[in-house]
Amino acid sequence: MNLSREHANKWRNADITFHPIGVIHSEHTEHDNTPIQGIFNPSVGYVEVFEENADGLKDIESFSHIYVLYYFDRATAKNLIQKPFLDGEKERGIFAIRHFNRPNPIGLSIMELLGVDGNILKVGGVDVLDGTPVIDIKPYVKQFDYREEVKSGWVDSKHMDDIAEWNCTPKELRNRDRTTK
Ligand SMILES: C[S@@+](CC[C@H](N)C(=O)[O-])C[C@H]1O[C@@H](n2cnc3c(N)ncnc32)[C@H](O)[C@@H]1O
Repeated sequence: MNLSREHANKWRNADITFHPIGVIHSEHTEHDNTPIQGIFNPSVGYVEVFEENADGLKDIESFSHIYVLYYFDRATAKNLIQKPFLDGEKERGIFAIRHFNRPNPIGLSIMELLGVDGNILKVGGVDVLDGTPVIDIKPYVKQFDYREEVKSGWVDSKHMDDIAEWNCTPKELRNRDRTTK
């Protein structure tokens, strides 16, 4: 494929600056005790949208789920190869896993929207440390976002379909190979 170099040359090594639109309040203060994905250990928290951005929440209450994008402000490295949680000792490419130590430390969580009170969103399924800055919020739209036939790479070989029923703490779920239960 003969791709033009123009766009790549323009953006390689460029700086992109975002300003947080809000902050997440959660019960999680330590990595080890924070869910590795919100679906495994449901916990409730709050997304405080700064008042100057609150107009952007108009109509959000009619959605049951939202995407919350945030900055992993307590990431400790920018790795291209990393061991994912749930896969024991096996190293994977960072773009094939969800670990927080990534070149651009951006997190993405689907959260259940439990309520809206002015500029405060009550949310479920929080896998985020308390005080994490929020970059963006988007509605989860079944008609846009749901796919019936999917492959989930290395995750497909893990026993995770019923993981939410195992009642494991986040700590117990971390760094374990799930090839067998
Ligand atoms: C595996 S990541 C998954 C996050 C998100 N669902 C995703 O896929 O991008 C979840 C872990 O990120 C870590 N984490 C949460 N908030 C963080 C923050 N503000 N800075 C650094 N790490 C954070 C916690 O250790 C948590 O268990």
